Amino acid sequence: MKHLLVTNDYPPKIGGIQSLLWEWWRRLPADKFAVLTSPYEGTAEFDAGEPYRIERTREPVLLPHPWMVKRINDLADDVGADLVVLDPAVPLGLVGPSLKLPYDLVLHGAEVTVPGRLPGSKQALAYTLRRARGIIAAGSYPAAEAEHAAGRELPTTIVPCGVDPDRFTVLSDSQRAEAREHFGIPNDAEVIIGISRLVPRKGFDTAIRAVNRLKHRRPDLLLVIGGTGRESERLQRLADELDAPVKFMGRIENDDLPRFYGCGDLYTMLCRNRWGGLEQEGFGIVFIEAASCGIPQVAGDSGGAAEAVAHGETGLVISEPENVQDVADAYEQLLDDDELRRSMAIRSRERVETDFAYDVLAKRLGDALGVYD
Ligand SMILES: Nc1nc2c(ncn2[C@@H]2O[C@H](COP(=O)(O)OP(=O)(O)O[C@H]3O[C@H](CO)[C@@H](O)[C@H](O)[C@@H]3O)[C@@H](O)[C@H]2O)c(=O)[nH]1
Repeated sequence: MKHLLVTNDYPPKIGGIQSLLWEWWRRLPADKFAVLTSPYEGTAEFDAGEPYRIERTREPVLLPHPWMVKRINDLADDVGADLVVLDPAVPLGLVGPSLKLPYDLVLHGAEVTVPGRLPGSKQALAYTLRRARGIIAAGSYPAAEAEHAAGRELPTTIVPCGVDPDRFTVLSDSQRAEAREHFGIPNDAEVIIGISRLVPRKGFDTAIRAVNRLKHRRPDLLLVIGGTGRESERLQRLADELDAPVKFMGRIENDDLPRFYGCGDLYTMLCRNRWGGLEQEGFGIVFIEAASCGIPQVAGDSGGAAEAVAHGETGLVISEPENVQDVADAYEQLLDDDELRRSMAIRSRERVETDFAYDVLAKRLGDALGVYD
């Protein structure tokens, strides 16, 4: 079977959903699908480097207009597709019931949680979900949210976020020392790495307050935060006001990402629910990237994060992620116990290889979309 993927979120645009879709789709046979997506800076160069067909719309965002239905129908005809795959379910996916071909929906989290809990949009989402041929859910959390919104069971395949274990590898002691030197991190520091888009949900304010609470007892402790976002300035101000042991790195180059994780003794992101649960963490690809590098993770319990981090096995999941003392205790528990960190590092890596390697996940996606039929 051949399909057309229609999405607003595709590289070279940066972000969790963009990189997830690319990591999944680039592993499928190139002659079994085409992509329709929005334009972005640098697309010509990116598209030329991909072995499958990519079409870009002229308008910056794909929305569920009648002419979008026509555009999708025409392109699906042109590529000889049997199926259309829509991402996200709302608003773009609402075109699904009007298409000529059957359609699947890709679900990540927020796009089903929010409309699924608001009257009005809930009905439109439920209708779109019920009419879909299949659902590809990036974790059990969006799968459960979708069934809640649809009011019944759905034909769902769960394909969680993953990682390339050959790219995100465990560093040797000497490689770690080199990496720390490269990023200007003292080699004898106790390092907690945090990297993500810097938005309120990711909870880096709590991480800053927690290391601040520990700084007198642990003079070598350093929280190193990578990434950018609308919280950047507020977080820097908070760290300055507290005089907390925090180093901000800004955006990390893609090629540098694995060795940035590898600088850490721990990885942390204290993701939390906002707006009464309307905003939650979809999954937390960053926890799996850290796990692949053999770095134990300290997460906040929000959305799918407890699926990404196996509590007590690969790290710790904090049930009240805004509780600074709980977070500080978790950091200390792991930093004080070399043996526990070592066993978590080994378990993290094993779990990545069996459950979260993109090659394993792409095969599951391909089976669900019938590309090998
Ligand atoms: N190179 C680079 N990559 C970065 C940087 N900051 C973040 N990233 C990368 O961006 C990706 C996702 O980052 P997050 O900030 O954690 O996630 P998100 O954009 O909110 O993604 C959403 O969708 C994901 C996929 O379904 C979910 O896993 C995630 O929970 C969330 O819902 C990860 O691969 C992370 O390494 C940076 O400075 N540099």
